[in-house]
Amino acid sequence: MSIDNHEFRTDRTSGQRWHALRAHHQSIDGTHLRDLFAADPDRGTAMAIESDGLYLDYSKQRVTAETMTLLVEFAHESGLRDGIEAMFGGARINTTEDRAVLHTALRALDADASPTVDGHAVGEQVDRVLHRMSVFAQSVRRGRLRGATSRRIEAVVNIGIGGSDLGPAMACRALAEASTPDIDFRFVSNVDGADLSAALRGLDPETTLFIVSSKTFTTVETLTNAESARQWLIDGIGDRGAVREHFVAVSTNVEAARRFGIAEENVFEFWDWVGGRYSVWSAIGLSLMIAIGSGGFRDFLAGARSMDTEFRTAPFEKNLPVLLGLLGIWNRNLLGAATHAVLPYDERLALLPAYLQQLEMESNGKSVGVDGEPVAIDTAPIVWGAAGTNGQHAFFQLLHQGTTVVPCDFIGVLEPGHLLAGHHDLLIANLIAQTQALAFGRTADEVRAEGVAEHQVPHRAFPGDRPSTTIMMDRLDPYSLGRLLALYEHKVFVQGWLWGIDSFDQWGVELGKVAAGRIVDEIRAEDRTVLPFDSSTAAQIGRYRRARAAAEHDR
Ligand SMILES: O=P(O)(O)OC[C@H]1O[C@](O)(CO)[C@@H](O)[C@@H]1O
Repeated sequence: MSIDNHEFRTDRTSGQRWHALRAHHQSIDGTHLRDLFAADPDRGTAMAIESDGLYLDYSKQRVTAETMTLLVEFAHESGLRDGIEAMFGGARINTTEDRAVLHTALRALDADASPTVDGHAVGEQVDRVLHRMSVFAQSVRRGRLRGATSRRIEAVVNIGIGGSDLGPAMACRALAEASTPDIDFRFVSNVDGADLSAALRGLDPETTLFIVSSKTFTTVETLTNAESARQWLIDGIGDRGAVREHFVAVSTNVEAARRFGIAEENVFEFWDWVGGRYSVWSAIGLSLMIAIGSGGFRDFLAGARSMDTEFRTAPFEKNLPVLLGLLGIWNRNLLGAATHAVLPYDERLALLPAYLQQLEMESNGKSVGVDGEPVAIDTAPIVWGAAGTNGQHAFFQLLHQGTTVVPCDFIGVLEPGHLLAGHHDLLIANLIAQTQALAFGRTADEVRAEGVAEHQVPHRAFPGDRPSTTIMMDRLDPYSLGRLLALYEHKVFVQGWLWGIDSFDQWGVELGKVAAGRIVDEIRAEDRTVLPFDSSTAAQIGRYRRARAAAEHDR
């Protein structure tokens, strides 16, 4: 599918709608959320949308009905509808890598209707791998897959980093209740040996299965951890057959996995039209499938698929991902918010902020548009966050009274994931209370009326007018998690499209990788004395080398 080049132009801010939005912003600037709620008693329900188990309340954003109309018109003017169709249709919208972007095909149902890439029907490839994954996951769950000493698998260790770790790690934690209790799931990502050591602690090599997950199979952290895991296995049960029986790989680079020693029939494939941070739906989700079963995994895909359909078909004013994306644009580009907090009020979603950090910042942390020109307006904010209520006792002080306004997404789940009485009422009450306190604050007069000493009044007043969106899920199960993640994926798409950037490359990670390769060579080249680096880098390398030599000498 080809797409009109003008859709790819960087600067979407030269159009009429952008000018209208700016003028509108000036006209409502200074209108406090208190005033907006006072002006419309129904605002709390009028600016909320419910769809298939997800409730999105954006009434505590600093927007009016007119703001939303203008934002939607801006999206139309910018060709967002065509952009969405281009992605689903398999156009090579990842222009800097000349790739299609088809993570949505990983969860599509009708293989016959799926796009083709380079002459291959995407749906057929997806179905084939899904089937292989299901058979494998089943054999691990049922105890049919045996290790080299014929014992059943009791622990699965996923070795991967970035998108090859964050998705399955986050989802396995979120869905732990629905997971098989017979298998211990662990995730290793950091090249710091402490990570692998901790993950292996207490495990028995005879009953451990490693999944080496790497799209490229060249990522140094993953390969280093995989080599050390292999050594641990061989030290534990000897060489014969160990790697073959205890290692599988997930990769687009089958040949490299084979060179590592993983049998070709133990390599689960995916494709370069799946971005790393969009890959949890692919074989990268193998650990998740083993945890929740192939039925659970298919529910997870079905949840994402339902969000895909909504994204593609719902009018923009009622379209959850479009609304979330547009609110982000409003906060970032009109209100000037440089950061965005994600605050899941559910321990099961504790890893969601880290997952979304990669999704949003690696996708949209760009300053050059698809046309190669510098972008005209700011792109992705810094995304950060932590599970509530812990954050309330750490960084919420700044959210309420700091000089920086931080728009927040509060995410809650109506149904608790445990049976302990009383906790959930408190948790949800805290979530709602925080959104209320951020929006409305407390005026100096209100503080005074409570008899607070005058010198404390300015310290105990809260400005309010701090925007937040609340996303309330009916429950947290594979289907609803799929919906939630796809919601954020498409939000990122909306924003990337409107900013005119390529959301699907990540060139910004390359320079540091190359530099690390040179520095590690230098650190290990003991005989070389002239370091070809700047004085700071050279001094640090020298210092580390001396410490390393001293430690070796002491041993
Ligand atoms: O799956 P791979 O190829 O090992 O890459 C891991 C991660 O590294 C990156 O390429 C860059 O950090 C991510 O986009 C990716 O998810």
